[in-house]
Amino acid sequence: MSVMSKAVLTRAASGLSAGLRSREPGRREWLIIVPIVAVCALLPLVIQGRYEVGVMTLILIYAIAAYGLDLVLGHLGLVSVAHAALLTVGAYTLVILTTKYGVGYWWAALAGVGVTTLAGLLLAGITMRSRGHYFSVSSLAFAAVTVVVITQWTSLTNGASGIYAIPTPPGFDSTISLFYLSLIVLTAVLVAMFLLTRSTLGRNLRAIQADEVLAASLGINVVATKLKAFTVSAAIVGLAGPLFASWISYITPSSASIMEGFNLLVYVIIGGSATLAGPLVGVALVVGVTEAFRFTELYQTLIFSGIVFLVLLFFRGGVVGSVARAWSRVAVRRRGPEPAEVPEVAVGPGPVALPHLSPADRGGPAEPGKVLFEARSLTKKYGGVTAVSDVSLAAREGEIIGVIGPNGAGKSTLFGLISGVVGGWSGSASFAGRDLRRLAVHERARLGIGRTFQTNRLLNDETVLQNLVTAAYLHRPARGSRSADPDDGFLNTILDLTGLRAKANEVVSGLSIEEQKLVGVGMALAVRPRMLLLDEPFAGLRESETPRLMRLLEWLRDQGMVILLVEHKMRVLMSLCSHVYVLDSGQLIAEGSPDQIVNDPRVISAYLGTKNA
Ligand SMILES: Nc1ncnc2c1ncn2[C@@H]1O[C@H](COP(=O)(O)OP(=O)(O)OP(=O)(O)O)[C@@H](O)[C@H]1O
Repeated sequence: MSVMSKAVLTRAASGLSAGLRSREPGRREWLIIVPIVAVCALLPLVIQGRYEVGVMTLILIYAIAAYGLDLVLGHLGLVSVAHAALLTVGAYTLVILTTKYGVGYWWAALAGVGVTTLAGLLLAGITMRSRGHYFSVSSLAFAAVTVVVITQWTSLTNGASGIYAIPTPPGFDSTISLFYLSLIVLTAVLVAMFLLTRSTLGRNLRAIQADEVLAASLGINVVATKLKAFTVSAAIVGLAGPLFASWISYITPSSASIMEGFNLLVYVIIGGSATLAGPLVGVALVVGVTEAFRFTELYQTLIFSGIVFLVLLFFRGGVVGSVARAWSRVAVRRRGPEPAEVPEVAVGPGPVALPHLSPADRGGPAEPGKVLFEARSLTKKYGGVTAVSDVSLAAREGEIIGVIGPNGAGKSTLFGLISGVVGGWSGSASFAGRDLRRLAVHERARLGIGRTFQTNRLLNDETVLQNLVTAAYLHRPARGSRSADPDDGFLNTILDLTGLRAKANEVVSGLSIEEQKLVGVGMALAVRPRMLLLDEPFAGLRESETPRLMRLLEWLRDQGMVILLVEHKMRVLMSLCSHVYVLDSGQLIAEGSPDQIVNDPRVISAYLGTKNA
């Protein structure tokens, strides 16, 4: 094979593999939509016949709903069986408005989308604070209630008898024209899904799905983002509702059943959730094959179950997800890992290229010596254990402050209280003049409190660069800008500061623990904090990496940043910190300069005596 054809092949392979993924697809990967739509558009020319075109139309309509579902399933990890009920709400709205009130079709369809969106908003409002199976059970209840309401509200819905003679969209009354109308809507949905996965909302959803605590500490409003996603998801399903009503021409409450909701879930999982082609492929596969065996109900059910078992056994990640992974492996083997997308910048030996990180960007210029953070009598109890007991501390701009103590002393809990991750405490705490008690985790991050975690909390399935882009969420360009990305200079600065440039396009889960630590520090910096809480950042770092991080922290301090540092490496901590607090069993047993601390008999007895300081 010639070099040229090899290059073309590998490029095609990588493009296809990436195009099948909707997780942070590349800029040009919308191109995958072209063959999908082209194949769909040509199908009625190959597979003719009213019944067959009807089935293909149903596949397109279900696919629209499946993409709506995938927004919450694939991008938030929420298993909803309420989406068939939402689809039915949209369908009934159209049907009732057109057949009972004589409203024009398009207005009624618009109302169908609106009512479905409102129903989704209602469901989301009730359930968004619940997770995992609690959410699933709530969605189940929503589906059940929808069936009951439609069945019992006979004056409006005709109850269990359903409604006949549903109108078709004006100008689209033939089977084939309804097919192409559905395809137009599906194309719009595909484009919207592509744009969404590349948007700030898409990145935030992935962060929330990976780790809600991490997402909040990056400044992402978790509840509001989920609410937004669920509402968009319902709106997409709402687009399918009126089409479904016109296609079926006779609608009953059973369309909203839990079983129908379960079927939608199956389509997405079989096709491959969180992939651009997955929901359509899933619907086509399951509906297409089961329709082919429509003549016998027994075999139809068996075939449906067979497809589910086969895919779950042999195609983990769904059909499209598995194909994408295989293509990816081929592409990487042929061409090696992708080069970093960010352009190189010249970073000199000093802080010449570093002003992007200056805390002066947050709340005005730093004033060294000014108290930025102050806490009094912080107390946190876990049942009978007092993790933090009556602790008071203050931090001034341009200081690195150490917090030390033996295991279980309460250091991480203290960080949790300050960053907002740990609630239910007493005492007072203020940051930049704001009372922290009233602020949620994401609000504290937005105010300028950044943090790392003792055990790495990262977006493990994403690259270093994608982690940083997500973390820089707060600093995305202003509304109206063409890009959702923070400026390259900012990301470059962080990559260079942390020494991660060469790893920029590597997936985080494949990095060493120390590299992951540095990603954590980079993400905390991407929040552009005025105060940085670092929980054992030097733990696991090689000797050669330690001076780099030390220099970085010193530079940040010189820019006026406050750094609270929990660290067991005493030499590092003592050389960096101007003031040290010592905790033991939740209590503050000493504070002072490093010299005072290393000579304090209480500290030696409680902690340093056991340390090779
Ligand atoms: N979620 C929790 N539920 C119950 N007890 C907890 C919880 N988190 C911490 N604790 C308890 O609070 C005390 C302080 O724990 P914390 O993790 O804050 O200590 P630490 O100083 O950070 O320890 P280490 O250096 O080992 O990380 C310990 O007794 C711990 O068992």
